[in-house]
Amino acid sequence: MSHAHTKLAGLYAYPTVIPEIPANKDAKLVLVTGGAGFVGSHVIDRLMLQGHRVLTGCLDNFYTGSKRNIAHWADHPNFCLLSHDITDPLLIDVQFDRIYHLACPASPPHYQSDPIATLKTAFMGTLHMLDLAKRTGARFLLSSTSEIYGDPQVHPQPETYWGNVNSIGPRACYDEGKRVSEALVYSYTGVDIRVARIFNAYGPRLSPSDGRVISNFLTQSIQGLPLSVYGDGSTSRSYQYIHDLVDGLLLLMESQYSLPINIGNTCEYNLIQLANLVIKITGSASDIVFAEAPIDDPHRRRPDISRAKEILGWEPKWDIEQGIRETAEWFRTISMELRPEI
Ligand SMILES: O=c1ccn([C@@H]2O[C@H](COP(=O)(O)OP(=O)(O)O[C@H]3OC[C@@H](O)[C@H](O)[C@H]3O)[C@@H](O)[C@H]2O)c(=O)[nH]1
Repeated sequence: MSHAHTKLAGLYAYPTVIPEIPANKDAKLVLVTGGAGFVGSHVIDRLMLQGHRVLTGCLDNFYTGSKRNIAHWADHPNFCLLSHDITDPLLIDVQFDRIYHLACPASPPHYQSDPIATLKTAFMGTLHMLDLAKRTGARFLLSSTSEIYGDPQVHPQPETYWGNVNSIGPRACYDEGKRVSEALVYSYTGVDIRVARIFNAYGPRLSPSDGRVISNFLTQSIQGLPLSVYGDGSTSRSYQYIHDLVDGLLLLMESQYSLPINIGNTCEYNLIQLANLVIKITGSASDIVFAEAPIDDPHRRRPDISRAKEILGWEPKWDIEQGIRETAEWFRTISMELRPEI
């Protein structure tokens, strides 16, 4: 599919007005944990637009998600929102076909702000959702992460790489947490499982206070503030647009493959390149300022996606300029809406 006709069209649209949803004779009953979050809300959009029935659980306080991310579905008969903390068992008598287990804070400042809550979500949350999958016979997809590779000594990272993680560092609650989630999934018996190792993702609905680099750079450049580059600017990541990620997650769920699969973009950018790209795309007059690098910040990261290509026939379709342009449009809209009345 070309970039031109995926651009904010059809299933890739960010729905503000809900279109007529065609009847789906293969409609599934799907639970999405973390549905108000950045990734979860986009997965819900896609499933709803395909005519599936979706139940999603979110915390009462929408810890790192936002009600507005799913508000457009609130009155739809195929949609149900449940207030639930997955660190408690979910005892409901519903026969789910699929469970997308996406609940977990994912931004380093967020997941480090309450490391015990992050670890509890990774361990107890995943265990409870596996229990639910077993009770209901649902297929279960775990959203794992590229962070399980730690500060990688193998580059790019294939799924067979075991990683280089500091088990006592400030990132451990998340990277070791997700490693435990994977261990749980592969130790558990009687559930049909899928595991996606998600590399850095961005797009509309990232919160301006998310703290991850694309959110920070866009917020700063739109406000004309200097872009905060941590370290000397040589640290690299490979950034995927949210619609590519959702494509990959849905294909993986419906595949017959149970080992982990990397879902990410292979175009790698260092922080200076990324900052300059954001400045160029937003037409900003912002400069760059350098700040200390976070402890244990992985120095580079790029997925080997041979497995996703071969097994799922998946590869990213969106280039970073197009993705950042659309994300910037969304950040501009948000910043206008949040602006106090003059
Ligand atoms: O304002 C900022 C924020 C971040 N950064 C740097 O940008 C790079 C990327 O940082 P991010 O916080 O966006 O994301 P990280 O790669 O560190 O972690 C992410 O990895 C993959 C996912 O599973 C998670 O979403 C998250 O843990 C890091 O080198 C970070 O130090 C900046 O230079 N400036």
